[in-house]
Amino acid sequence: MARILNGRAAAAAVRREVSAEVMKLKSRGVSVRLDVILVGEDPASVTYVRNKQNDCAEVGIESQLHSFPEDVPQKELEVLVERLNEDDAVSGFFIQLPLPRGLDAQPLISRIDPDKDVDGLSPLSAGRLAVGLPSLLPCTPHGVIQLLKRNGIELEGREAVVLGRSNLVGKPLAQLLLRENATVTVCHSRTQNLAEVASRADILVAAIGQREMIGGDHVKEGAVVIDVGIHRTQDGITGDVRFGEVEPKASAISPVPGGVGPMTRAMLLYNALEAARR
Ligand SMILES: NC(=O)C1=CN([C@@H]2O[C@H](COP(=O)(O)OP(=O)(O)OC[C@H]3O[C@@H](n4cnc5c(N)ncnc54)[C@H](OP(=O)(O)O)[C@@H]3O)[C@@H](O)[C@H]2O)C=CC1
Ligand SMILES: Nc1nc(=O)c2c([nH]1)NC[C@@H]1CN(c3ccc(C(=O)N[C@@H](CCC(=O)O)C(=O)O)cc3)C=[N+]21
Ligand SMILES: [Mg+2]
Repeated sequence: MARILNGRAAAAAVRREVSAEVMKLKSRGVSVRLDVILVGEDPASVTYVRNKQNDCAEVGIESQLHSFPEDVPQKELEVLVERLNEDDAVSGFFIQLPLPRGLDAQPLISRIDPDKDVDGLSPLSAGRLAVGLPSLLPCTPHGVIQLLKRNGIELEGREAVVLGRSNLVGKPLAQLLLRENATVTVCHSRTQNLAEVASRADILVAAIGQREMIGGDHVKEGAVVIDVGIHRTQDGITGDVRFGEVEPKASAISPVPGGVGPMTRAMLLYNALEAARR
């Protein structure tokens, strides 16, 4: 029987903390504003963006949406990024991903001022993280660390195995776990004997984008299991982990939904606050 790591509760605590700090800034005449760039009408992206804007309103962060048709020229988005970089009223901003086909996210993300990069995805932000300089942290990896810490889970000296090496999740999460003094192994699609490597983990994080691929064979008795995966199915959303099979072996496990997803959203608000302080 595993303890359930409740991301909704931890996210609510983060939002309360952010809200209190936003009020303090406001009383000193500093407002916090998070702008969002949304291109096209992908239903999942539209929903995410609406949720993020509602989150902002709840904690007193202003938010402005910049939305574009899917055939917007790349150049127009480049110009907008430059304008938001320069605009002192904007604390931070992000580009909702993925962008529609024909648009290239990387050159846009690379242009974002690292002090406004609330997604923490620009090469400058990633570089700052890698060398240990202060930076805005990518929301999902930071959310994972906060979910662990707020549940009293010790990281120092423990074996952490990260499944996935994307720039959005796996790679920055490995950096954050290193910073917490965990011993970190990163696996990917070319890893041999995935189940064997994963079974060494005291802390196992699944971020592979493969629906319910991780089962009991991948998990050591007593491990802490974090499921980052999000897969939409006919009966709601599910993760990268076969919850029913893994939960009995784990000492603690994050559910999907209600685990990492709400933490990701909360850490975006935290970053907007951090950006406003910069
Ligand atoms: N809860 C949340 O807030 C968020 C959830 N997500 C979800 O997390 C998951 C991962 O997202 P993201 O990192 O963007 O995904 P990507 O598809 O960008 O990366 C997936 C990673 O997993 C590896 N991988 C894929 N298949 C296997 C396999 N069979 N065995 C081992 N490794 C494998 C890939 O390896 P290789 O590099 O070799 O291709 C890659 O490194 C998705 O389900 C996504 O929806 C994402 C962001 C936020
Ligand atoms: N620039 C950018 N930054 C991102 O951080 C980013 C992005 N683009 N594109 C998409 C992915 C995915 N992502 C999630 C955010 C919240 C939930 C979330 O709130 N999940 C809820 C359920 C939500 C639902 O039911 O749909 C949960 O897991 O409980 C999930 C996934 C952020 N991403
Ligand atoms: Mg994120």
